[in-house]
Amino acid sequence: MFRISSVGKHTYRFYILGQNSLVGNIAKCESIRRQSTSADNLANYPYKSLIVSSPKKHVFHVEINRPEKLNAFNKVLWREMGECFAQLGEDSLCRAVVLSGQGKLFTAGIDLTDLTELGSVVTSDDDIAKKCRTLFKTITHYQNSLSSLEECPKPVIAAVHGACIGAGIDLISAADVRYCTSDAWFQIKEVELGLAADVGTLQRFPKTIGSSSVARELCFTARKFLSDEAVKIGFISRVFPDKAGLVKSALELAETIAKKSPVAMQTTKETLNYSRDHTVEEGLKFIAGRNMAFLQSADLMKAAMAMMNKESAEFSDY
Ligand SMILES: CCC/C=C/C=C/C(=O)SCCNC(=O)CCNC(=O)[C@H](O)C(C)(C)COP(=O)(O)OP(=O)(O)OC[C@H]1O[C@@H](n2cnc3c(N)ncnc32)[C@H](O)[C@@H]1OP(=O)(O)O
Repeated sequence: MFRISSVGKHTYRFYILGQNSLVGNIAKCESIRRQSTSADNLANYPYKSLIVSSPKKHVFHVEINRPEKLNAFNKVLWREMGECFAQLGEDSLCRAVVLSGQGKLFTAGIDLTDLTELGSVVTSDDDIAKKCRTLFKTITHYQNSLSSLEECPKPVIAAVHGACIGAGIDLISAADVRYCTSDAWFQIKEVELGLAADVGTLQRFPKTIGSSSVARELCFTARKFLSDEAVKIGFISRVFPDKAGLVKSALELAETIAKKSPVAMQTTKETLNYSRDHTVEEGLKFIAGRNMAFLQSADLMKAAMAMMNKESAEFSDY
């Protein structure tokens, strides 16, 4: 029998446990040093509405796990989504993330029971100032939850099957790459429920697809659009016949990303995000500031040497 304890980053001690006592008869073995693997720290992701796994080296797979309610966003899921992506952003073992949904479809948007609860704030006897503060806090909390995908420095690939409705569009608009199955359909449904989308779609979706006219038509009408149209307008980059093929290809893309320099990858994502919202001149200044530091990273030399020797480089966790 063994007990393993962590005594520092990447450093573990292995103990042999005695037959009669777990403490007194411990014989200390040599302290060994090894590289942590993604599987080691999955216990750090103990979520109720999300399943987190690491099917490939440095690749994490996050699955929305409320299949009985079609992965609708209830309070727990809003909170856990934000926490999970903040944690993945800090986890040096993670270099790329795939996000998919369990069950029949990707997500049916906000949980309608929770939305009704939010409506009860409006009808309460509280003073209007208090009601406004409560609603502002909730909307901001939901916004932060979905923005965590964009703020996570590791590339996030959304793999959509079945359907992606309302808050689901807000969610995947904050991802870096979107794949779907051929049967997938999409709907910016908020106006149909009497509200303006407020957690990211109106800010990100038009910039993602490039056409203001198409974006406005889809936001104004709440018309469903299918996978072929989603590809045509540039919202989705690849379509797959079924979910198994979709997830497999999304994980392969994540693996390709994870094999490259994490310093280069994270700086690329950060710069693309910054440049989307700034002028070319500001974007150029931004990357000059970043790269005056990061060109000194060991990753650059490792990648150059590996390329010259026609080998693949191994990069340190970052
Ligand atoms: C501050 C707010 C910020 C956020 C705003 C976000 C806004 C939005 O997301 S707007 C979009 C809201 N979503 C919807 O309007 C979709 C509602 N669902 C459906 O239209 C259908 O369920 C759907 C077409 C997706 C699938 O239909 P199907 O016949 O295949 O399944 P159902 O029998 O309807 O559903 C199965 C069980 O799932 C429950 N469910 C489905 N959607 C939701 C939801 N959004 N919230 C809560 N629960 C949902 C449904 O009730 C069934 O449960 P049960 O009766 O217990 O079997």
